Amino acid sequence: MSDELKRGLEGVLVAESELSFIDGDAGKLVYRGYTIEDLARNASYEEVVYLLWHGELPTREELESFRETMAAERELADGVHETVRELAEQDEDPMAALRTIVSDFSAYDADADGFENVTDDEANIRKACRITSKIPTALAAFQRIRQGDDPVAPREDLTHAANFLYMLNDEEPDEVLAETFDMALVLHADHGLNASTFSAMVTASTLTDLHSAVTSAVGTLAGSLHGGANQNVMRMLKEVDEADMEPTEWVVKALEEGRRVPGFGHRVYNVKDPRAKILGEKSEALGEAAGDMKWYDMSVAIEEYIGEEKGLAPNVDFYSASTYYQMGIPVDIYTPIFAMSRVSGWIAHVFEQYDDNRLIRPRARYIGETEQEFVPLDER
Ligand SMILES: CC(=O)SCCNC(=O)CCNC(=O)[C@H](O)C(C)(C)COP(=O)(O)OP(=O)(O)OC[C@H]1O[C@@H](n2cnc3c(N)ncnc32)[C@H](O)[C@@H]1OP(=O)(O)O
Ligand SMILES: O=C([O-])CC(=O)C(=O)O
Repeated sequence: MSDELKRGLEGVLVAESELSFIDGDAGKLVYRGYTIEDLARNASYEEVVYLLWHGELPTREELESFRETMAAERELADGVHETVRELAEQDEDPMAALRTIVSDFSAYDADADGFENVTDDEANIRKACRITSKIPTALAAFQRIRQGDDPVAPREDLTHAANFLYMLNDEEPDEVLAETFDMALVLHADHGLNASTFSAMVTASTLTDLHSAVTSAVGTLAGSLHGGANQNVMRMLKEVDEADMEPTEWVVKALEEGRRVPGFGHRVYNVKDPRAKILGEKSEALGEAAGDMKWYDMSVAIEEYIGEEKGLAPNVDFYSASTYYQMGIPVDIYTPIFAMSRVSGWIAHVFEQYDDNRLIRPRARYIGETEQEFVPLDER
């Protein structure tokens, strides 16, 4: 047994996976052998979900049937609607709300069987379709209720991406918005053993159910060092704008105070994240279309400064922020939108875990007291 301590498990190999490959020095990301650039430009989110769960890209017929199955699962049970309404009326944080909502899905899932038969492949695919299809409906309803509007029922004729924007805004998105959002979902779908995926795997490794694994993952994604960074990026950009300061001023101050700059740095990439490149192009294109380059220009200035001063490059969260903002999406649902996409990757890794399971249980080096004499309560 090795006694070498690996803080944060950096570089530790704990599993074999066929899902995504990352070359952190070359800035390369691949899902099942396909580059992220090819998938982002040519495949829909539904195609990518199929690829992750079934191992290969679907044929046209397979995709059509998968889309129909997914779309048919968009409606929420009345009980889930009630939970969503209650959380929205309590003004719960959207990620905290999503954590509760995903857990609540299991109460109305015909295949949820307590903690029995958790590795039944066919039941798990049905649960996976339901969880993935219902998250956008619940999130859009949550957003609309808390802003004082009625929820909008899902439509089966729209894509996963377009249907979410339709339910959020009560208006069908134009082609540019639907395609941009679909591409953002593709880019966020999987990323090796990131913290939330690992958390889903640890949970699944006890042979508990898929709802528990996804609920763990939602809670893990919410933190500011992980998925929570995308909303913090936008808060930083807005603060810079409102205070009418130079974008670098905010960063200089943050670094002087020893704070992290959201959207920069990554455990695996030593160069610019390939997804940040694609999202940066989207942010720029949206700025050009609106005739307002403010958010993109501010982001580029920050990227250049941190690159020169700290040698840090943007991660996926940096340019998704200004992209979503220019699409009119409320800032505090950026992280739930990340979850809406990453759920496909979480589930794919849980399937791999179930297929070759061993309980995940590392250990800590004990550095506490060893020879204490017990003192009865009354004598302490
Ligand atoms: C989808 C995702 O989860 S992508 C990541 C999203 N998170 C963020 O954007 C939050 C900001 N980034 C960070 O905090 C980090 O880069 C992480 C958490 C992503 C990666 O952390 P780790 O791999 O553990 O790197 P670690 O924390 O050891 O940082 C290494 C060095 O870079 C510095 N550093 C890393 N990221 C940043 C940052 N964003 N701002 C300022 N300094 C940073 C650290 O201070 C540290 O410097 P030091 O060695 O002088 O102390
Ligand atoms: O991989 C990671 O550590 C963080 C993550 O989820 C991503 O970059 O998409």
